[in-house]
Amino acid sequence: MAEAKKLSGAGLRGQSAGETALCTVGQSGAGLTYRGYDIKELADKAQFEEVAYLLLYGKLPNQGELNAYKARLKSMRALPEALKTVLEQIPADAHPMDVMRTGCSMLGNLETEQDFTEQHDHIDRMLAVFPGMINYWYNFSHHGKRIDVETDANSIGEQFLWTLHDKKPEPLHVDVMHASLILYAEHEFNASTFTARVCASTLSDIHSCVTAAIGSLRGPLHGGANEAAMAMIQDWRSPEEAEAEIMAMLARKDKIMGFGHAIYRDSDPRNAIIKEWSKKLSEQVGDEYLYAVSERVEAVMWREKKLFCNADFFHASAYNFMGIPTELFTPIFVCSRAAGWTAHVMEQRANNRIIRPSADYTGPDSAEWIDIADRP
Ligand SMILES: CCC(=O)SCCNC(=O)CCNC(=O)[C@H](O)C(C)(C)COP(=O)(O)OP(=O)(O)OC[C@H]1O[C@@H](n2cnc3c(N)ncnc32)[C@H](O)[C@@H]1OP(=O)(O)O
Ligand SMILES: O=C([O-])CC(=O)C(=O)O
Repeated sequence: MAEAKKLSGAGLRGQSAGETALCTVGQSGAGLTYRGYDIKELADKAQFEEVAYLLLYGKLPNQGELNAYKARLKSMRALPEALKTVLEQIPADAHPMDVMRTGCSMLGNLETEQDFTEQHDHIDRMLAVFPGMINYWYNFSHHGKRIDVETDANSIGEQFLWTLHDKKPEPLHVDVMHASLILYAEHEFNASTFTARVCASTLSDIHSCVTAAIGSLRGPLHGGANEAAMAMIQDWRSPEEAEAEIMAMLARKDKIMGFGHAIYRDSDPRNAIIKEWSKKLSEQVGDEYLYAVSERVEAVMWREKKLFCNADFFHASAYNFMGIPTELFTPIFVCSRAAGWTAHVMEQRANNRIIRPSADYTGPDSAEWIDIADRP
């Protein structure tokens, strides 16, 4: 029989690995704050660009600063020709997160950060470019179409939908994107952010930090869970079918994607917000089962396991209702979390010591050398 998995202390759980002024997770019960502002208020009242500015520049912008910031981001959307050439080489069956990783890395080859004084310019450029970059590849590889990424979209959320569908999106969908991008923007020392900080701590460049973070976010235990949740629920046509399937998965001890959290114990404060948007979209599209299926999965998981939906679960149905292909869900997370990652990189750089923990050695005490000819 396999040895029981050692959980205590594993995964650095519960250990502080540094300081941050950017975010608190689960500190006041189930709460989440960005620089002291409650996530509920931010998701209700802010635009994503206001939140990005808050994270990256340290304060909420006034109207003039927000207008200028949005105009600056809008002016930075063009894709370099060499980046388009690379994107056009990537096959249609590539995973879009791999495209994000390659695209970010290629941008770093073309527009290399020479000095940390340039960090804000490179960060703004990545935020401006990422939505058009992934959708340029998607439209080229799937529809043979070279889209114009320099759209009239007034925000990063609108730019994502506009470049995906190659047309101006409807206002409700833009509102959902604002809320979604705000919910995903920052989350303290999660795996991908910690990856970015480890990379930054070696004094590496900003594109390397973000490329590394994209690789870390891709996994289904982290950002990839929104796609995995959609893949799980997409074929279930009624709450009853969903309940039977989930019960069978639990009996097999399968992991249920979009549930549980490393820090929150009873709920993820982002869930109620995206769930509300998912409900609105469900009504708008006349959905007959996906929202009901999602709600039943939520109820069964709580009843059976006291496991709650994390931010990813209702993102699956919300994005689906907006006609976003499942494999593009996690790249949207990148378009948002790039703000949090890079704010952490700047914070790390401002007070840096190389991150290098120790390990508890579990190997043999000493091993005797055997010449290669004598080895069994
Ligand atoms: C929004 C962005 C995010 O990254 S949120 C996380 C997205 N990931 C997922 O939704 C993947 C599914 N969830 C999980 O794998 C875990 O809950 C994650 C999020 C990785 C947290 O892991 P960890 O800190 O080890 O969880 P834990 O100590 O609370 O749980 C330990 C044991 O509880 C159970 N458990 C937990 N989650 C689930 C689940 N979703 N489905 C089924 N069982 C679950 C497991 O028994 C787990 O033990 P083990 O993982 O089998 O060793
Ligand atoms: O904090 C975590 O471990 C994962 C998470 O919810 C996030 O990165 O948004």
